Amino acid sequence: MELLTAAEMSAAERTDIEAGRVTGAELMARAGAGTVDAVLAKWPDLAAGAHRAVVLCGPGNNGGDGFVVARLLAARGWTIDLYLLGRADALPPDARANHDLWRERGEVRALEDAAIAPPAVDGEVLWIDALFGTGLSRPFTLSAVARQLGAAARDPETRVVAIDMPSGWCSDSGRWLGDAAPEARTAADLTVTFHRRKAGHILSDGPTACGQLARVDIGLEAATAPGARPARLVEPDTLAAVSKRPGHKYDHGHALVLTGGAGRTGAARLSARAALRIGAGLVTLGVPGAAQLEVAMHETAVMLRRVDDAEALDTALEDPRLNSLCLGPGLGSERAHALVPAALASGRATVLDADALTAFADAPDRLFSKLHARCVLTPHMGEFARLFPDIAEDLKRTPESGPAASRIDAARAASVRCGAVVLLKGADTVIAAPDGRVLVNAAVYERSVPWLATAGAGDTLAGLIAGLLARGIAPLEAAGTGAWLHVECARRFGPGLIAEDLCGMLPGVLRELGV
Ligand SMILES: NC(=O)C1=CN([C@@H]2O[C@H](COP(=O)(O)OP(=O)(O)OC[C@H]3O[C@@H](n4cnc5c(N)ncnc54)[C@H](OP(=O)(O)O)[C@@H]3O)[C@@H](O)[C@H]2O)[C@@H](O)CC1
Ligand SMILES: Nc1ncnc2c1ncn2[C@@H]1O[C@H](COP(=O)(O)OP(=O)(O)O)[C@@H](O)[C@H]1O
Ligand SMILES: [K+]
Repeated sequence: MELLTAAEMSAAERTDIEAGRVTGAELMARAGAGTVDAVLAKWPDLAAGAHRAVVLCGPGNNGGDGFVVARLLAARGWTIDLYLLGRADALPPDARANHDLWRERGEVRALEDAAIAPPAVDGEVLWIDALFGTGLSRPFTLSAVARQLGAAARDPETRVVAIDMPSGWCSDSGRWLGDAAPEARTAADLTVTFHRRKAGHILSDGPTACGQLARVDIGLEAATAPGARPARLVEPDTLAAVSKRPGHKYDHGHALVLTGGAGRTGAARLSARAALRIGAGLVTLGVPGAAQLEVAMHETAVMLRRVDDAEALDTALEDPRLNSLCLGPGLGSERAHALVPAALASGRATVLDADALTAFADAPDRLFSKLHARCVLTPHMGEFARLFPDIAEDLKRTPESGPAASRIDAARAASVRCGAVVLLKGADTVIAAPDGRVLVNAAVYERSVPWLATAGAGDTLAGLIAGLLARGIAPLEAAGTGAWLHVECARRFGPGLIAEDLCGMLPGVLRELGV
């Protein structure tokens, strides 16, 4: 499913409204009703009886959704305290209409930047944050209100629902606009969004701010504007086909993983095993002479070949059956300088990770000029910043206006610049191809696996991708599928995971996929 930006979401809305399929008022009514349904689904105890809510409405359509929710909860007998930021006569038309409907039954108080303490707040209260959604254009300045919502969300006794996005968080990037301290930022227990998830629900700090995410269909047909190319989540039904066709081992490709010197071969061995597990027909470790014994003592199914230098690599690559390469894990800077150019000159599908990236930090263009469309770069943020310092800077700088630069923007810009697939690692792994396609592998919410942040996990990922490339899967799909399987392996093992455990989980994950 697509992961939209605010602009892509409003394009989807515009497309359907202009085609006469729906009106803005209908969308707002469905968004409000869907929010109430999601609240009652999460907290069934609120379904019966009369409860209390404080509804904070903003100056745009997010506020309009808030008026709908207030009306529906009041109709269930709830006591509502409703605050509006800004003037009712400045509300956009649909929000204004729902304001007027609300005014037929309830009060509207002016929202100021002071802690909110109306009489209703003495008892248990549901907070509804309908201040800003996709239209956030500048930092949230009501710091007392932000603090109060953040504290309420962190308090296990108090429930906070954000409509579309906790206010102040950028829905394109998952970043807070401005430089408020963490305790002066809003948060929610439940965030209810409409039509499609927004990128900011998945990226960066978005998931922590949102709490839990519910998505409500509001009857929009258009995924986004015709011709647009939004990011897509990697999901089971979009994985590359990993079942093996009947055939010879050479029909499933042969991956060559280059190791570092003696005492530094562990990382590449993790990669090699992952490539073999994901079904490459053969996997060979390319080892310098001094490390041959070490590698031979550890590996059985993975083969070994002496590769001391670029010349030896060229000779190895005379075998056309070697169709995928993996360089970087434990490789060392010297070997990276020698071997990466030779590997790239061969035109083989190639994964570059770790040292194969860092070795070119002084002159990234020297690397970029050699890359081709079958390369996949797998940097973590530190490695990314060494190769693309200006792009990384956009992510580090405090955003003063919305939408803020996102990790999707960063990976996309990097991929276009270097001409290869770029996989930017993290709980929100973003994978971009030079043609603008972007996949996001989300290890957040129910797929959260913090224990995957362990030494060697990245080496295993590089190997999974190299194995999928050996099997003939295209670079973007190989990277997306590898990243998804990697997280599933970690989920299956659970806490206590170390990198060696990942590959052993793969057979079970594949079985569950029906492979
Ligand atoms: N698209 C759809 O299909 C559907 C959308 N729906 C709902 O609409 C929401 C989007 O509505 P929206 O576009 O009106 O934007 P919204 O988030 O209400 O804010 C804009 C207002 O806030 C203002 N403003 C911004 N930042 C500010 C700040 N820091 N401090 C103060 N003011 C600030 C900004 O001012 P301006 O930048 O224009 O000066 C403008 O007045 C979306 O999240 C969803 O809930 C649903 O009904 C279902 C269908
Ligand atoms: N919090 C997290 N949740 C899920 N996955 C994570 C998290 N932190 C890191 N990862 C994943 O773990 C791997 C770490 O890779 P990397 O930083 O290269 O480590 P190493 O070089 O030690 O193998 C990446 O695939 C990354 O996406
Ligand atoms: K909101």
